[in-house]
Amino acid sequence: MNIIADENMPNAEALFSHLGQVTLVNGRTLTSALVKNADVLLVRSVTKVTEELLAGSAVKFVGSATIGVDHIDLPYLAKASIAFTSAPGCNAEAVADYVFSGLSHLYMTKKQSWLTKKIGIVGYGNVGKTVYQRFAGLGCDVCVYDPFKEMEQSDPNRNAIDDNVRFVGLDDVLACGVICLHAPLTASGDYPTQNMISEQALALIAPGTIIVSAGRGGIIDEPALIERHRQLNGNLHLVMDVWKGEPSINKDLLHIADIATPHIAGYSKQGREKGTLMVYQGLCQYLSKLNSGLSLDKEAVLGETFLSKGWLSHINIQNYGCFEEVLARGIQAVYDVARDDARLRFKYRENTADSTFDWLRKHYVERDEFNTCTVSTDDIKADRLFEAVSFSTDSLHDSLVNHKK
Ligand SMILES: NC(=O)C1=CN([C@@H]2O[C@H](COP(=O)(O)OP(=O)(O)OC[C@H]3O[C@@H](n4cnc5c(N)ncnc54)[C@H](O)[C@@H]3O)[C@@H](O)[C@H]2O)C=CC1
Ligand SMILES: O=C(O)C(=O)[C@H](O)COP(=O)(O)O
Repeated sequence: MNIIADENMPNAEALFSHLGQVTLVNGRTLTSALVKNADVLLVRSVTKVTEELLAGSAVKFVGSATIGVDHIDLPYLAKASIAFTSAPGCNAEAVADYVFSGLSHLYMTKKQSWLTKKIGIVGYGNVGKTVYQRFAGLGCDVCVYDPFKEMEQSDPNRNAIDDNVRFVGLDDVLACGVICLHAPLTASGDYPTQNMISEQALALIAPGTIIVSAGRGGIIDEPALIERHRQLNGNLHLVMDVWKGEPSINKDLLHIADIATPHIAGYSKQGREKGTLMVYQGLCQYLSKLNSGLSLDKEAVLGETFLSKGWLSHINIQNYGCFEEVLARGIQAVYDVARDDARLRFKYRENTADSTFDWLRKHYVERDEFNTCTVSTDDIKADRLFEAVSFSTDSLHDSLVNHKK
């Protein structure tokens, strides 16, 4: 079996090579000639998987080690009877970590307090829900705009998706002090997201608002965002991970963003590993259905061994400042988004070519998820805050041990 895999899929060779011959390629520049003789194609978000790429090839299975699938022509795959799997939720924790690192950065560098602001989330999928639960766990006032999930919730024939989540209209989210964007990029349907954060929408945003954009570039009208920033005399804080037209990025927007990163919100070490692993498990299931003699249990166990532990297993936090600062210091010890911002700005000073964006992603300095680390504080309330953003704590550990006794 010939397997073509994106070179940026961690562990691809180690996991897949017992199933066939693995060839690693640059996903951005993949051509139909390269995939012609492949049976399996494994991609990331930079490869447009279309009829043009696959027609006439031997490909029978496509796997994308990503949450988003806007780069995949799903109707074509169905029409061509090509099996498909993606990795829903693989990096939801990573994106949530990114959001809280961005907010911590704004608190520490600009004294932008967010803990007491109203929080609005667009999109209540795997990412939006994870982010929501963290804010709710911190005691924040959170609301959500997701018309599809809201419809599901009010459908009497389906189970309510969450008892406490508060769905509101987009305008209500836009009036919040912190706005987190976690919707997919869609161009059609009842609620397309392309340019959803339009000039009209941006007019509803109040001075001092923080926007975290970690869904897809293209959801925000970037020129309108720059104009709104100007109208508010710069009193609009932007944490920008995704950009319209990647790998090209809008240099004017880069200039005004508080944090600018090259689409790496999902790039925790564990999130990327889980992406490969989920695709691997999807391929094993597909092959086992074809009666290839694969034992699913054995393959699943093999896969689990590929998930890394974190580098920092334990940190002690002195309880000096206010809780927002204590939380920020713990978060920044594990992942300070400012390092990714600094790297991007430094590289763009050297070279503004589009290839810089992909270089930064390919050479990403790995980071661990908060959930790989235990925090010690001397305050039970501080412990609860760290637990809300997914750290383990000594008191959580003690209560688990006592529970088992
Ligand atoms: N920056 C990064 O590194 C990453 C970005 N992403 C992006 O984040 C998106 C969300 O991820 P998940 O939550 O895992 O996806 P998901 O598919 O689990 O959830 C997406 C949610 O968005 C909702 N939605 C769709 N159209 C909407 C609209 N017009 N307004 C409001 N909500 C709408 C859907 O109903 C769904 O609940 C992905 O599609 C992907 O594009 C995902 C992972 C990493
Ligand atoms: O999972 C998604 O969706 C993402 O946005 C990924 O983090 C994107 O990573 P690449 O596939 O572009 O490496």
